[in-house]
Amino acid sequence: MKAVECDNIFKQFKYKGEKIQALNGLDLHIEEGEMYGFLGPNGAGKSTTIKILMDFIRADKGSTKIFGIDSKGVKSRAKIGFLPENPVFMDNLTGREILRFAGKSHGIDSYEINKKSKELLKRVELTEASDRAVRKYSKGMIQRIGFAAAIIHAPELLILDEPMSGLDPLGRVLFKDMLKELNEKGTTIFFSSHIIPDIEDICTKIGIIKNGRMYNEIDDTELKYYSTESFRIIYRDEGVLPAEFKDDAVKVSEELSSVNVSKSRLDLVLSKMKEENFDIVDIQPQKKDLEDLFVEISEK
Ligand SMILES: Nc1ncnc2c1ncn2[C@@H]1O[C@H](COP(=O)(O)OP(=O)(O)OP(=O)(O)O)[C@@H](O)[C@H]1O
Repeated sequence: MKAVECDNIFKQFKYKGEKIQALNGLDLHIEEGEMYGFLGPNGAGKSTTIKILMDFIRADKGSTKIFGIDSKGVKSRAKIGFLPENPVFMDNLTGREILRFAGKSHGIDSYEINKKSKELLKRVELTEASDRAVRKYSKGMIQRIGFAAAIIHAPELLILDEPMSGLDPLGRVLFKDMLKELNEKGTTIFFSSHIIPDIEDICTKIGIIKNGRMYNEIDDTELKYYSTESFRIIYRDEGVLPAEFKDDAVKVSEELSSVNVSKSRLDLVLSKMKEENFDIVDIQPQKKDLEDLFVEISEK
């Protein structure tokens, strides 16, 4: 089943008499169990898409479904956990009270809330600050308590808008680990981010949005290939390489050597090496940074 389906979404805003086409026929499909990263330049339409899925705003045209249910209906949100880009809480509440409130609003009983809160506060490293009013929390601490509140009811789909933007490097590692754990237990995760290494590290699929349309979708195997400029062929060094690439060979160990070849020459080089009975030990993609790919896409 699809966890998220957006078909041909259009959304226009009007601002000071000007029309802004935020979404322009967006299609987005996320399979159950996926960890989907939503990547796009500033103003591409990521937050608008998320707001439509959460029914904070309505699309002008198109259909949006969550687990097959129209996202305009309240029922569609029963299985969702949501963390907005800038979570806002009543600032006199403590971290623990925020979790209690979130748990109650999902119909969890007090015993379970207490148990879950204790676990989550520990996990997001807020145990010591749990009885402090959140107005005294830093941006990263707000993000952490917001994250805990978003998952207290064990949602089947977790939607996060720029979840790691206010976090320090250790906080990002913690979030990524928690996202991975949740995903391994079956939670579908959909998050937007600007931080490319974070997306690259953990996502099973990446959707790149530009000018309100899906520009490209890359799954993890494609991602490897798509961003690969060259390959490193490692072979047992027993013969003499064909003349055209023998100068590029580098000794790796006593027995092994390697040669780097561009993507376009890979097939040719491999067939020549096979012809000459080379023992090929490994072929490693030499990845081009996703950052470069993103810049390339943004500039097109
Ligand atoms: N309430 C609004 N009124 C007017 N224009 C808006 C409104 N919300 C969004 N927009 C415009 O719609 C476009 C898409 O905005 P959106 O916030 O969805 O982009 P984004 O991809 O989330 O960007 P960022 O990465 O910078 O957060 C932008 O041009 C933005 O200025």
